Amino acid sequence: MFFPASIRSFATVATTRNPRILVTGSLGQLGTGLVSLLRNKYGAQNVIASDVRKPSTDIKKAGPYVFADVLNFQQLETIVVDQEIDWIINLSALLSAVGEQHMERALAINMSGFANTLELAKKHNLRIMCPSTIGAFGPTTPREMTPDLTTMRPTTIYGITKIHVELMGEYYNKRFGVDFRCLRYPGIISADTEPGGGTTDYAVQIFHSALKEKKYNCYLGPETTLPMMYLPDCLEGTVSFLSAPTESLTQRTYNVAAFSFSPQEIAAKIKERIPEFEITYAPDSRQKIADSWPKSLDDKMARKDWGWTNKYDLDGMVDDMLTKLNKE
Ligand SMILES: NC(=O)c1ccc[n+]([C@@H]2O[C@H](COP(=O)([O-])OP(=O)(O)OC[C@H]3O[C@@H](n4cnc5c(N)ncnc54)[C@H](O)[C@@H]3O)[C@@H](O)[C@H]2O)c1
Ligand SMILES: C[C@@H](O)[C@H](N)C(=O)O
Repeated sequence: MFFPASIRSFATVATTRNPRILVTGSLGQLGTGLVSLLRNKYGAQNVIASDVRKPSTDIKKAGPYVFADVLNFQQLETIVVDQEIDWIINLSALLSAVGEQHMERALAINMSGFANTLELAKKHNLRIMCPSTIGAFGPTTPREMTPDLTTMRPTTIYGITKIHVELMGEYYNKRFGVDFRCLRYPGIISADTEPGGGTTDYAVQIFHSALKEKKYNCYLGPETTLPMMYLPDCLEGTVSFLSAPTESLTQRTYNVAAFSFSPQEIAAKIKERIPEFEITYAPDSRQKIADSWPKSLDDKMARKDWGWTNKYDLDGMVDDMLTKLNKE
C-alpha cells in the first residue's frame, strides 16, 4: 500500500517514539536521581516528575513537574491522559520505620495508592513499575542468600504492604496482561539525597556524622548485617529493568543485590579512611525490624534474565561516598 511521505514519516515517529513516563513520589531518596537518568535516556520532556511536596527551583527547571497524590485516582488519570503517559513508576511510599509510627497512612499510600496506579495501568495500557524491598521478607524467611521465592511472612506494616504490591501486580499481569515490573531493593545508600525514614537509614547517616563529627551513635547493634546497594547501581539497574524486553522476564518480581555489611563492618571501612572516627551503639525499635530481614539476597534470576549487575562493591561505595560528601 502507498502512503504519502508525510504520513510515512508520521508512522515511523509514532511507532518509535520514546515512552512518556510519570514518576510519582519523585522527590524522595530515589526519585530525583531516577528522573534525571530517565530524562537522559528518553528526553527531559518525556519524564513527568511528581510528588505531594513543593519542588526546589532546580527541580522545577530540570523538566516537567506536577503535583500528584497517589490517593487521588482522578488527578492521576488526568495526568495520564493529558500527558499521554505510557509508563508509570510509583515510588510513593512510607518506609519501614516511619510506617510503624503512621500505620494507617502507610496502608493508604502503600496499598491504596499503589492500587490506583495499578488500575490506571490496566485501564490505559501502561507499563507499571513499583519497588518492593528486603522488608517483604520476615523472621521465618531463610536469612542467608534469600531467594526470590521463599517463606514470606513480614512483621512490619511496610513489609505487609509490599507483599501486597508484589501479589497484586503479579495478579494483574496474569489476569489482565498488565506489564507490571517490581524489584526488591536492599537498603539504598546515597550521597545527594536523604533517606525517607527506613531501618537502613543509618548507612547514610554514618557518612555524614563521620565527616562532620568523627563519631556516630548507631541505632542498630554492631553485628546487624543487612543487604545494601549504592544508589547509582540501583538507578542504572532500574532503568535497565524498565527497558528489558518482556520476553526476557521469566518472573515479575526480582531480588537485586550488591553487598552486605553490619554497622561494625561499615564503621571499620570508614575508620580505614578517617582514623579518628568512632562508633557507639544504642539499639532502638528499628533493631527488631532489622532482625526480621535477610542478611544477604540471591539475585541470580535478575542477573540471568535481564543482565542485572552492580558496579560498586563495598569499598568502591565507601570511597565514592566520602569523595562526594567531602566536596559539599
Ligand atoms: N530507599 C531505600 O533504601 C529503599 C529500599 C527498598 C525499597 N525502596 C522503595 O523505593 C521506593 C522509593 O523509596 P524512597 O527511599 O525514595 O522513599 P522516600 O520516603 O524517600 O520518598 C517517598 C516519596 O513519596 C512521596 N509521597 C508521600 N505520600 C505521597 C502521596 N500521597 N502521593 C504521592 N507521593 C507521596 C513523599 O513526599 C516522598 O517524596 C519506595 O517504594 C520504597 O519502598 C526504597
Ligand atoms: C530497606 C528499605 O525498604 C528501606 N530503606 C527501609 O529501611 O525501610
